[in-house]
Amino acid sequence: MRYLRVMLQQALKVSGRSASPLLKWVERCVEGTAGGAARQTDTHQLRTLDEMPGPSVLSFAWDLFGKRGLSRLHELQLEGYQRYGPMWKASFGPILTVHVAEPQLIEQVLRQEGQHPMRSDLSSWKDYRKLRGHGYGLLTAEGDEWQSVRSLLGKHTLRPKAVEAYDDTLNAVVTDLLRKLRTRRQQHPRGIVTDVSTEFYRFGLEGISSVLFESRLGCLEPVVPVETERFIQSINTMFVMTLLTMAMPRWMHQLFPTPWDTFCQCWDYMFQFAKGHIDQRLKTEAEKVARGEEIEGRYLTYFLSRTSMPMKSVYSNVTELLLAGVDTISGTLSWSLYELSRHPDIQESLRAEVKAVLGDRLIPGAADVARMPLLKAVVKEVLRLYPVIPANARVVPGRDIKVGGYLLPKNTLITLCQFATSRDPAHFPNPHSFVPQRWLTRDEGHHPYASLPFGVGKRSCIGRRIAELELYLAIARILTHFDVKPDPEGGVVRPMTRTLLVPESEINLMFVER
Ligand code: HEM
Repeated sequence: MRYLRVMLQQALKVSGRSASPLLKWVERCVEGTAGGAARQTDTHQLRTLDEMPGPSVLSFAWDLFGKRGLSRLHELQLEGYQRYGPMWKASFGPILTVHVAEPQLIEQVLRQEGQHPMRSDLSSWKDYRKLRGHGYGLLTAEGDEWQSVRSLLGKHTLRPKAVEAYDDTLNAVVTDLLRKLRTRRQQHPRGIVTDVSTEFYRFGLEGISSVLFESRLGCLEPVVPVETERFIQSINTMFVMTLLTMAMPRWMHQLFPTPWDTFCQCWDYMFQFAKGHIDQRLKTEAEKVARGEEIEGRYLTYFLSRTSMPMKSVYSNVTELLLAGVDTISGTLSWSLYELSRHPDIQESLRAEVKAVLGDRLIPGAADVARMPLLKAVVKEVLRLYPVIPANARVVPGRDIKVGGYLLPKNTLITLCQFATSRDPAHFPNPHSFVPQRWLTRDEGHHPYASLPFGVGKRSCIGRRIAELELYLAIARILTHFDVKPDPEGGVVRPMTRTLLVPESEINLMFVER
C-alpha cells in the first residue's frame, strides 16, 4: 500500500500537479489505509509490545556488532522499515527500544510527550555526571531543573532579536575561516583543502565559544592551540564511546573497562576545558568591576552567571553547549559544500541570490540572510539528507501512551527514525537526491514531521537559530570568495553513524579564488 501511495504521488508530481487538491485527496484516501495505524485505536483493540514485530536479541546484536551495524544505525532504520513496517522493537544491548518510522506516528509520540519531555535515558552520560559529582546541562537535565535552565537560556537563544545580535561576533569567526581556507588551498598544488570537516570542527568550536565567552580560542590560527585540538578529539571519541557504553550492560564495564574509562577521560577533559574558560572569563569581569569599569557582556556565560544558577550548573551547561555546537556545525557545513560542489548550477544560483541581496557589500548580516530563500532551502535540504541526529528519542515517564495501534508502557524508550522518514519517497520524491528547490514551493507536499532536523516542541534544539545564522553567514561568504569544486580524484562520500551522523571518509574540496 505504501508503494501505491508513492507511485500515485510521483505520477501526479510528474504531471505537474503536485499541489493539486487531487493529490491531497489521494493522500488522504491512501493514508486512510496505509498510514492509518493510529486510527486503528478507534476500532480495534490496542496491541501490546509482545505483539510488535522486530529482530530477536541475537540477530540485532549480530547486526550491530558483527555487521558494523553501530556505524550503520541510520541504514538499519531503512532496513527495519522494509522488514517490519513503521513500528518495530529491538534490543540495543540492555535497552529495549521501539522504533517509529512514519511521520504520522512520530507526531503521535511527540504530541504525548508531556510538560517536561524526556529525550532518552542517555544512561552513560548521566552515570558519568553522578560518578564525578558534576551537574546536568540542558542536554541531560530533566524535569523542573531542565525547565528552569531552558527558560533562562531560551531568552538568549530562541528570540530572533537576541540571536541577530550575534552576527558581528560570528562574522569575525567566518573572516578567520576564509583566511584559513585560503592558506590551506595555497598549500596544495591543485588548490584542494583536504578533509574540510577538520577545519569546520575548529570553526564550530570557535563559533560557539565566541557566542559563549565573547572571546576567541584561536582554533583558526595557523598554529592551533593543543588544548582545543584535544577538546575536539575528546568530543569525537566520547561520541564513539557513547554508543558502545550504552550497548554494554553496566556489569560489562568492569569486564571490558576500556570503553567506559575512555569515555570518562573524554568527559573529564571537556569539563576541565569549559571550566577553565569560564573561570578565566569571570575573573576578567571581576577585575574590571574592581577597577570600577563598566561591564557590558553580550555572551551566554555572562547571562548564565548573572542568574541564581549554581556554578556547578553553569559549568555543566557551558560544557554541553560547547559540545553541541561543534559536530553539528561541522557536519552540516561539510555536507553543504560537498553537495554544492557536485551541483554547480545550484551553487551559481545561490551565489547570484547572495549578490542580489548584498549588492556591493561583501559581508551579510542577519537581516540579509533572512532575505535569501535559496540559502535556507539548501541548508534544509542538507539536513534532510544528512540529519545530524539521525535518530531522536523520547521516553514518556509516568503513563502508558497509544501509538500506531499499540499501547506502549510508561518509560518505553521510543526511537524516532528521522533518517528513515526524511529519505522516504512517500514524502520526498527522489529522496536520495539533493534538490533544495523542493523547499521553495509553498505546498511542499510532505508531512510536517517528515524532516525534523532540530526536533520540534518544548525540547527541540535550543541552538537552532544560532546554528542557522552561523551556517548562513559561512556559506554565503564562502561562495562570495570561492568557486567550490569536487576533488577530481575524490569519490562519493557516504554518511556514517557515530552517535551523530558524520561523513564516513574525508571530504576534499577544491577552492578556486573568485
Ligand atoms: C545544524 C546544527 C544543529 C542541529 C541539526 C541540531 C539538532 C538538535 C536536535 C535534533 C536536538 C534534539 C531535539 C529534540 O529532542 O526534540 C537538539 C538539542 C539541543 N541542541 Fe542542537 N542542533 C544543532 C546545533 C546546535 C548548537 C549550535 C547548539 C548550541 C548553541 C545546540 C544546542 C542544543 C541543546 C542544548 C539541545 C538540548 C535542548 C533541550 O534538551 O532542551 N544545537 N539539537
